[in-house]
Amino acid sequence: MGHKPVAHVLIFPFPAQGHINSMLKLAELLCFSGLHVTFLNTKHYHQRLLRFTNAQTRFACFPKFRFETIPDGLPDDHSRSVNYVNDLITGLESVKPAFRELIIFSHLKSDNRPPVTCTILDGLIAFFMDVTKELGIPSISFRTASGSYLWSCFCCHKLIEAGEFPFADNDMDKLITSVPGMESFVRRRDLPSFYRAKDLNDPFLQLAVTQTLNSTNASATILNTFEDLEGPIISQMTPHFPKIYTIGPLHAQLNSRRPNSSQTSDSSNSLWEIDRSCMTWLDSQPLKSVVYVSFGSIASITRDEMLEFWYGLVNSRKRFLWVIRPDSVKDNDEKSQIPAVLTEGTQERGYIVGWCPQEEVLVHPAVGGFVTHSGWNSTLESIIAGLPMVCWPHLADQQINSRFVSEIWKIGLDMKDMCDRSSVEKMVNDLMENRRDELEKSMNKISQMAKKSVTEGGSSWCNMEDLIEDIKSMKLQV
Ligand SMILES: O=c1ccn([C@@H]2O[C@H](COP(=O)(O)OP(=O)(O)O[C@H]3O[C@H](CO)[C@@H](O)[C@H](O)[C@H]3O)[C@@H](O)[C@H]2O)c(=O)[nH]1
Ligand SMILES: C[C@H]1CC[C@@H]2C(C(=O)O)=CO[C@@H](O)[C@@H]21
Repeated sequence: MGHKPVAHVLIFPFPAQGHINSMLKLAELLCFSGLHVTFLNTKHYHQRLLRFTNAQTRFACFPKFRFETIPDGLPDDHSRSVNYVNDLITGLESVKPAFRELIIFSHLKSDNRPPVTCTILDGLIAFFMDVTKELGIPSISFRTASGSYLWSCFCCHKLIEAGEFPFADNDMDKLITSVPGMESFVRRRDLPSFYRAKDLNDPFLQLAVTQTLNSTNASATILNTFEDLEGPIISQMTPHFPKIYTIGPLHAQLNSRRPNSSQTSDSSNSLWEIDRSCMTWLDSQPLKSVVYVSFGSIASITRDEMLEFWYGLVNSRKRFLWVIRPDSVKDNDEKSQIPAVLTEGTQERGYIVGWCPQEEVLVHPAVGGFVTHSGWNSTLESIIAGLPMVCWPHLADQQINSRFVSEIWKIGLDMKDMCDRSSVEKMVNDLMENRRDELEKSMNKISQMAKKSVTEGGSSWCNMEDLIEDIKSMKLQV
């Protein structure tokens, strides 16, 4: 009888905030169970993580944890914006040899780490499985977006066969019938954004669909979701995917398992400098009076869209906290004047920051609603905070997430494909006043289920235990 190898997991996210965030939370959860964990970040994003967070000191208490870095194959002056997704992927593909070396030699470094026995790869870069397969190391795929998104990517060939994609005309309200489980409520406009492409070679479509199919060859799939939320869709996926572990919401599972759960305020994985002054501003606002507005880390808006949102917020006469990332406004000419009515309205009732401690903001008693781009982390954070949403989706999974939020879970309103000041004003007023009670009622139910899933005995809690046991028993396939 041979010795069981000591389990050592290497985790590798796609280099972007929404991905690094949830995968680093998973890393911390695995550290609690005593596994050896290596977290691999691209150099560019690792520098930003170290610059803007306390991640290094936070993980220092886990002697079996290591950060490692790898180049991203891009020149230093590249913007690394996902608008250049082909560059990002070509760059990453070019570092496969470095990835291979890192895995082979990780245990030969001076710190006596055991060899890597399992990798958890972001499902969007499942192509790194060429390397892990060659080395006989089992790979688990972790797609950081919603299950519904993953399923709608998987069904791309069904849509093509049924003649539903590419869209034959401009009727964006036509129902889509070839994604099982979504027949009665998903319209063309609710499919992931790249289904709007006229060309099957669209780079986003190619990447999302190819990597989804590719990731079904992994040993298992991890999803940051929970059974009570996406159970019906996960059941559709089960026959086509390897074992699926639903272990989310990860940020809540982490808080629930942290030995000292009061120390949550210092656990950001932000890649921008956090402006905490907004917390002081929130402290002086009345209960549930503030609408929090943020479009995540990738979305960029035009100056016109920004102005329409701004007018809508000011005209709603609600208080607002708005995150405008420094790099998020396209064609912004600093010299052009902002109308006085907006600056005055903001001075009176609003506060604008470049980046905030979102998890803390969402649970602040002064916050009563969230205007969001429907990124998956934001959606889950809003659910845990029990905050109804207005969804203004931008790209990828956000279009389908917002449909589930509004039509299935009924915890928010969907304003996709609209961006005029009167719609913003109406949506904000519906969120904060007119439809508040009905939205809060369904949100409270889902929020309770989410919290239950990550407490001892809950579905995501138990799936996490399963995942850890399965990782411990994984064998190298050599
Ligand atoms: O001022 C801010 C704004 C955001 N956040 C955090 O940043 C994360 C944002 O993640 P998410 O809501 O998922 O949005 P993106 O950053 O846009 O995430 C990308 O990755 C997600 C996971 O794959 C996808 O669901 C999104 O569509 C995709 O855009 C969240 O944890 C927020 O708490 C902050 O800490 N401060
Ligand atoms: C680069 C963006 C396009 C799709 C990606 C994604 C995915 O998992 O497919 C999720 O959100 C975005 O960060 C990615």
